Amino acid sequence: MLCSNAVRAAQTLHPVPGFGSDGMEQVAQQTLTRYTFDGVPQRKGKGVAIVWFRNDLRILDNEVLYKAWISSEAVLPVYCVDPRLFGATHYFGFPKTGALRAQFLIECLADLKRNLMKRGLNLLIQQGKPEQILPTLAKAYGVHTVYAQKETCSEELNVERLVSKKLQKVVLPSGEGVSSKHKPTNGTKVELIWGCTMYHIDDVPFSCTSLPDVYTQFRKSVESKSTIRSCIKVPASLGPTPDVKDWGCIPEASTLGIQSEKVNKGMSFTGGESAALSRVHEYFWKKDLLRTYKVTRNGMLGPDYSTKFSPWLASGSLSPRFIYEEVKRYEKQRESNDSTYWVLFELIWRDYFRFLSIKEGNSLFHVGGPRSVRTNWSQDQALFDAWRNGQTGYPLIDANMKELSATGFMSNRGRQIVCSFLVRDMGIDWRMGAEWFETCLLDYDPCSNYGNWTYGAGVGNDPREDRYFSIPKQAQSYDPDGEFVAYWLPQLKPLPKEKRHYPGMMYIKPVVALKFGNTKPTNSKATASGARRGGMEEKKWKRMQ
Ligand SMILES: Cc1cc2nc3c(=O)[nH]c(=O)nc-3n(C[C@H](O)[C@H](O)[C@H](O)COP(=O)(O)OP(=O)(O)OC[C@H]3O[C@@H](n4cnc5c(N)ncnc54)[C@H](O)[C@@H]3O)c2cc1C
Repeated sequence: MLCSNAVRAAQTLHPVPGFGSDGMEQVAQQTLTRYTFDGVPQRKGKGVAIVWFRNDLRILDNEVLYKAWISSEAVLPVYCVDPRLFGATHYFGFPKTGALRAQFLIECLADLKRNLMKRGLNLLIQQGKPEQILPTLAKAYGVHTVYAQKETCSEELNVERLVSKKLQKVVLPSGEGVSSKHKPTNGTKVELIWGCTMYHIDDVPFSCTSLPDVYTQFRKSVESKSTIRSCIKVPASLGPTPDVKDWGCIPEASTLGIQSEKVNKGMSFTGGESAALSRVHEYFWKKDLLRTYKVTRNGMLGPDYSTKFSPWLASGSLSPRFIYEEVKRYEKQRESNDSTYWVLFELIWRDYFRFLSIKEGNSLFHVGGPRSVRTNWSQDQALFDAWRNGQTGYPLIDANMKELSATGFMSNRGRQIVCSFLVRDMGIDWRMGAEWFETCLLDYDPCSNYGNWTYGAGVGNDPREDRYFSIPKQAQSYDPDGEFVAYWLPQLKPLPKEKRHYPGMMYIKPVVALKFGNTKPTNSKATASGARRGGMEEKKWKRMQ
């Protein structure tokens, strides 16, 4: 275990190439200061409140933290290292959290602890199930309410239910922690607060059960009828905190049953709010990349073609409303264009999948998806292993899968391509791919992951069932010089650029033949010419085989 000294723990974080780790701390503190109350708001509450941190590992725009603070005399921040997060995935038994995401989480906790300490609090870290830890703490510290962020998927909802049930039974010894006037009569309450989306659930113009099946309809409605709430500011000092003897330790990968891994190629992310705020500053202000996001966002190589905010959004180290406010500040101070808007457009996708998870419930995880589609999927282990290990014989697939294993990240373009290849060219059960992503992705989020996979597999509530991504066409459009594949498959580097996607005998023999169907142009001219170009590439590919 690492010593609970958060400062020392934070120093063990590895640097983040391309993410401007120089001055990261300074940028983060300046931003947090901007989002601090000018005066000191009046606290209205009594007694002790627990902040149960889940996927909201931040201070800026954390309504859970604010509500707990304002409605108590003392706040006890708690994180439970739940062993279920380090178990196995539901159907196929892969590790539920891979080594790189575990490391990212450890860094998030170290950073959160340090930032809380700067505001007069600390973070109590215990290993175990929240439904066991929280009632014990509630009893020991006379806690009247546990505040936490509301989740939407079944595993998380189940934990919420268990916690609520156990907390109801907490009997506080009289005189402990809370004055008798405020002593709860029916155990400790749980207050669950919405906090993960850009549009607040109470502000969207539908109930989640009547959410439109089509994204565009959802987007147009929220854009015209809803507004985005301002970020919640927090006071400079959040203390006091109860007198805790043992604040616990930041876990090490080995104590989570995970073999620690280091990223030594490609992008390396640092977990935590400080790194997140630093990345926003770098992407928007320092490198001025927001100006061109829409043009670059389909890239695959390097840190700057897209924002790379997703790992921090998924862990809750970054608030989508903060990104919104930064986009608006940028538009006011520098430029407003298609690119500045497009970041928000993508964040609305993220919101959509979150709301969809409420509407669709567990069908999102079932083989037939929300539309209950019957398909004869294969679960051929050898083919699946070739896919996940990056040994399919198709450089574009293999390079993307190697990037995923080595870094915990893959571009959006790459994700769509490997998803299409697995389900449409290999015919493999999409849930195997989704669960492998669940293991590996730093930004794993059940709603976005299973939402996108059900779309890709044609079992989501998507009007376009035919999402086939032709590899030759994708290679030509998004990696025309083969730089991405040569980066991840260095044996292809000596080849002339035009041969890197068609290496023939010098590379692995393809494990399956590509299905070139379904690439017919639809109605637009652009798509038609793209498909023709793709068709030519496909012929070239066949000749070279
Ligand atoms: C098969 C598949 C699985 C995916 N699994 C996940 C996942 O587990 N977690 C996750 O956050 N994203 C997932 N995505 C969506 C998307 O690929 C990533 O959000 C994006 O690549 C992250 O990189 P970025 O932050 O640079 O994105 P940017 O292009 O910079 O976009 C900005 C933000 O918008 C949001 N966003 C963009 N595209 C999507 C999308 N299609 N769906 C939902 N949100 C989006 C993300 O929060 C992202 O950080 C998946 C996509 C596919 C095709």
